[in-house]
Amino acid sequence: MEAAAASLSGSNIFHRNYRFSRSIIRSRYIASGSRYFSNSDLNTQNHSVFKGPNLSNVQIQKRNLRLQTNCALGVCTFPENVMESHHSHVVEEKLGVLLLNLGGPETLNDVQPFLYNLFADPDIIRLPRLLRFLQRPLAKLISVLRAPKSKEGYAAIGGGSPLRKITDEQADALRMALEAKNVRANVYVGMRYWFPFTEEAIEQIKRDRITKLVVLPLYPQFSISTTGSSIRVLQHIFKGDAYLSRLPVSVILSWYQRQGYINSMADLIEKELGKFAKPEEVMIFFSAHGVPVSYVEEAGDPYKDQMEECIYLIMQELKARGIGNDHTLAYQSRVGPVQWLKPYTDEVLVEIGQKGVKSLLAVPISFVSEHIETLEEIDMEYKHLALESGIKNWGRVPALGCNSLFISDLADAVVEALPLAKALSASTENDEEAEYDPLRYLVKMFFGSILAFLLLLTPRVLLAFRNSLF
Ligand SMILES: C=CC1=C(C)c2cc3[nH]c(cc4nc(cc5[nH]c(cc1n2)c(C)c5CCC(=O)O)C(CCC(=O)O)=C4C)c(C)c3C=C
Ligand SMILES: [Fe+2]
Repeated sequence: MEAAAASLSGSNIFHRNYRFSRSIIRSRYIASGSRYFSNSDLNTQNHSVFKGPNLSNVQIQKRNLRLQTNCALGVCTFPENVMESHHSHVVEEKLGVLLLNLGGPETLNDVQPFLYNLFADPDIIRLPRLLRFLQRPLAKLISVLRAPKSKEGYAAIGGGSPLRKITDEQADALRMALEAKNVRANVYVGMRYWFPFTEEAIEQIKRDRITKLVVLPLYPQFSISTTGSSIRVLQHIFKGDAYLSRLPVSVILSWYQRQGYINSMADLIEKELGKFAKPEEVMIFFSAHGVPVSYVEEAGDPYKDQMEECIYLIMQELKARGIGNDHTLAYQSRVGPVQWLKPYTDEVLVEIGQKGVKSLLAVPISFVSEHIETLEEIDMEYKHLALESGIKNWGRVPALGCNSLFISDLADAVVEALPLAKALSASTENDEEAEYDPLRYLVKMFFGSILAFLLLLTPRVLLAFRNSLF
């Protein structure tokens, strides 16, 4: 199955071929306390997702000039397909907007099953094809091993993730912002790893008989591990469903370059800088969520390019306001024994502290809600580390949340995406889709668990995991 991603700007700045490999989807049931829930698992092959451009600074600057005039929006519409009309009467249009997000555990008991869902995602732990059968046993093992550390983090921020509440508030604010622009829409929230799951949101969309859908992931920059993973789930839900495959859909792949978003980030930074005694001496420290290097270098994840471009645009906006502070970008939240994008936030904080930087403003940049990585990792761990390393004045820019300029810009993005909505191919071919076979599943789980344990007991893996997981 293939979907094309093209810009809305009229020029083809972001035209890319976005190929999702054929995947297998199976329903599974996982115990969560006394409750059982179903979730989708994707077994993907050939991650040839998004060949991201490798841009030099000059190229980025040239592209930015075009972006500023075009205000481009990366939009993916499902492949060209004329929606068949079986009725001669005109159907009243009912617009839906689906906000995609990661989801987070609401209680400490949710932490381990939430982590299981996350690590069972082949877009998060990307195993070679031959080792795919280890995905779930490994997910089980890693989630059990990591849960105590994660629980500590969630306990420190009040016993659970605020993500669901904030995303619901953003959905409400977006509905109202659309209404203010004379666009009536139902806004749904679909989470990738916790409630309300994307599957539940889609069920509601079907019940509401939505006739046009805009999909808006709440990640400004595209990554295989975030937007890519959520869209893959959507594609599987849509495939084989008669109603959904005829529903005109437009997917906004990334929106970090939108002027409204850039301006609202610049507003927040300017406001926080104003709280320092000597604002011009403050280093602006962008801390982005990391991804493993292999995502970018092997799978073509455009995340790093988009992140650099995003920061360039914010700094340009600040410069235009007469703010010329030093700035830097580092990557946080690495997990596991592989190489992640560098430089690492914790290392850079120590370095710049030792070099004599005295005032620092941390700017979380990958995400638009407060969550564990802002409230615990940045506000507690990194702040502590920075102060220990010689930084005297610490500040942190809040996440955008329901900032009205930001939400209004998202509403504009939705309006701009509407005319591009197209239906998914009605194809329901299942050639590579395996039927769910409980016996096969149990056998795989059994042997996979044994192999996963053996692998984990090798000294190299043990050492790497001890250092990075717990
Ligand atoms: C193991 C690989 C991970 C990748 C790759 C990854 C990418 C990635 N994640 C976010 C945003 C969020 N991550 C959150 C939680 C979270 N993420 C990972 C791992 C990877 N993330 C773990 C293990 C966890 C659980 C928390 C923990 O144990 O540290 C969350 C939810 C936070 C909450 O409040 O619940 C968000 C949001 C981005 C943007 C990203 C790639 C660009
Ligand atoms: Fe994450």
